[in-house]
Amino acid sequence: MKLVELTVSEFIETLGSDAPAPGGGSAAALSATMGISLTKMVCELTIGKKKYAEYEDEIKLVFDETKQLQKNLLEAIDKDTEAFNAVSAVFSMPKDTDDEKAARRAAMQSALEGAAKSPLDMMKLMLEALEVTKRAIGKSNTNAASDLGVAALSLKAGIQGAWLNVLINLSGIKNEEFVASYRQDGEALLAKGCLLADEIYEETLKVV
Ligand SMILES: Nc1nc(=O)c2c([nH]1)NC[C@@H]1CN(c3ccc(C(=O)N[C@@H](CCC(=O)O)C(=O)O)cc3)C=[N+]21
Repeated sequence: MKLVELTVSEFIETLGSDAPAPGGGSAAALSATMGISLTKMVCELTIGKKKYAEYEDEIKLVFDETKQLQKNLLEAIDKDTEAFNAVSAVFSMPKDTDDEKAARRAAMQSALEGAAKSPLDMMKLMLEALEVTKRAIGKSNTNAASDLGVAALSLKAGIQGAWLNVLINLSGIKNEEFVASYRQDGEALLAKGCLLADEIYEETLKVV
């Protein structure tokens, strides 16, 4: 059963249980999915309204992007649990002989790389989602201005949370080039994302 098919109560129950997954990576993706959904909602509440006719074209473009990002971020919830499950699975591999130890080490490196890729991929989507959310500011239904602020905060929690998951996996990866490249990409995504989220939050405070 996919995580995204659970009811909210069931998901929360599983998340809070001692089951190894879902973990923080899936929770970060869920937070971001809520964020982009709020941006999409604000677009829905704007399109077709006379008061915002001058922004209609731009908000329709933003709306189309929120639809795709919502889909991709929703998928990231299950993808991350699959990526982390692959790491957990390596723990049960045998380690009695030298061959077994070598196979286990190689499998662990490959699983950790997958578990680092999942949250880095999410961060790219989260930054796009923040960029898209920013475009809706000042051009969308003012009754829902606070929702764009909540969108930014949920996306910020997502991008910061995803980064922590990249980092914890990088700490076990021996391929130095892989680690350096992920660190560089992740730090850039994080810096841009946090700046945008803070700007959106500050803009929101001025209009609520
Ligand atoms: N892409 C990604 N997504 C994550 O969600 C993610 C991640 N990477 N990297 C690491 C962190 C940490 N995290 C844990 C979840 C459960 C246990 C857990 O249940 N541990 C049990 C034993 C688990 C076992 O033996 O299989 C224990 O410590 O007793 C541990 C760690 C998820 N994370």
